[in-house]
Amino acid sequence: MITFPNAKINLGLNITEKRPDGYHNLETIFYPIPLEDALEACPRKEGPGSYSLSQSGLSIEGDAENNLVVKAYKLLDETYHLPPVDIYLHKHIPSGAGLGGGSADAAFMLKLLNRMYRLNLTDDQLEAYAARLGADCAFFVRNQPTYAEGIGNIFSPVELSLAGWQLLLVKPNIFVSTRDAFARIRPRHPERNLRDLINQPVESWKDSIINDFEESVFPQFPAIGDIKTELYRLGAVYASMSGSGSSVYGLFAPDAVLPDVDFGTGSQVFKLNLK
Ligand SMILES: C[C@](O)(CO)[C@H](O)COP(=O)(O)OP(=O)(O)OC[C@H]1O[C@@H](n2ccc(N)nc2=O)[C@H](O)[C@@H]1O
Ligand SMILES: Nc1ncnc2c1ncn2[C@@H]1O[C@H](COP(=O)(O)OP(=O)(O)OP(=O)(O)O)[C@@H](O)[C@H]1O
Repeated sequence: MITFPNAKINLGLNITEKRPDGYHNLETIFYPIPLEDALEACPRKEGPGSYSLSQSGLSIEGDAENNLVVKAYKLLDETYHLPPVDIYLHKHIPSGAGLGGGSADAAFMLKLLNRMYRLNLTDDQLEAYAARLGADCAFFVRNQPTYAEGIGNIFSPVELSLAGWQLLLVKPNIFVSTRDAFARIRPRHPERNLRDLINQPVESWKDSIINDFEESVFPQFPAIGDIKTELYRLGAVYASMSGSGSSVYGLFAPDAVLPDVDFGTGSQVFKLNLK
């Protein structure tokens, strides 16, 4: 069985407080984007162990047992004693980009195993499993535009469609550690709620919706801030870093002609049509 885990962007991100457990409460809107990995699981034919993982495409740091798709398999295997599987992961979503690629793989693996072995888990149950694998994994279970609070795991749906809008997404050759990015933030509550701001026209977002990580990440990596400036110069209606970086996106109007751009060696540029 094959599935195509997609990335997300954050539309606005307010880090509101540090919690006693070291994590941070935040407010953000997750929006799914059509940038995808490919993930396949097949009944295991031969060989030792209960799983194998074959990877292609972009390389991922760490051993197979630390891959989130394997962690997802092991998590369900604890309760459901699943048959052995061969897993194939083709990585296309850049890591360390704030695009949630690892989280998407984890959630899609749970959904795939649920279908493949007819576990009959509900979306609520899948979300509870996903939340154990990473702060924003659970979003990818329903994979709909979502307002998230808590550590990024308490959800309410938002009435928001960017269908037809175009996304120019840039991943510079810079790795931002999510943990370090959080450690550099001074949390604060925003004056206006993101849920209200997002209902205003996209044209107003430039002056009202911010990603708090930009304040700490741009001074550390000025090249990331320069990309945002350039996207506005090229005509983006709204531009922002996604998550804790390092990717930056520009939203362009449906009728805009996206320019061909190059942000230097090792950087990647994606042109996507939002749904
Ligand atoms: C910044 C976002 O991309 C926004 O969408 C996400 O909140 C990050 O989620 P994620 O990559 O799934 O994060 P995790 O892998 O669970 O956590 C990485 C590290 O970030 C810090 N962390 C993460 C989420 C959170 N709400 N508060 C935190 O302080 C913790 O130090 C944690 O050890
Ligand atoms: N299947 C996977 N795909 C990508 N990374 C994985 C995977 N499994 C484990 N990881 C580990 O997770 C780390 C973060 O990967 P991810 O793709 O979620 O990036 P991110 O940009 O930090 O996303 P986020 O928006 O959640 O901050 C990687 O550096 C890698 O070591």
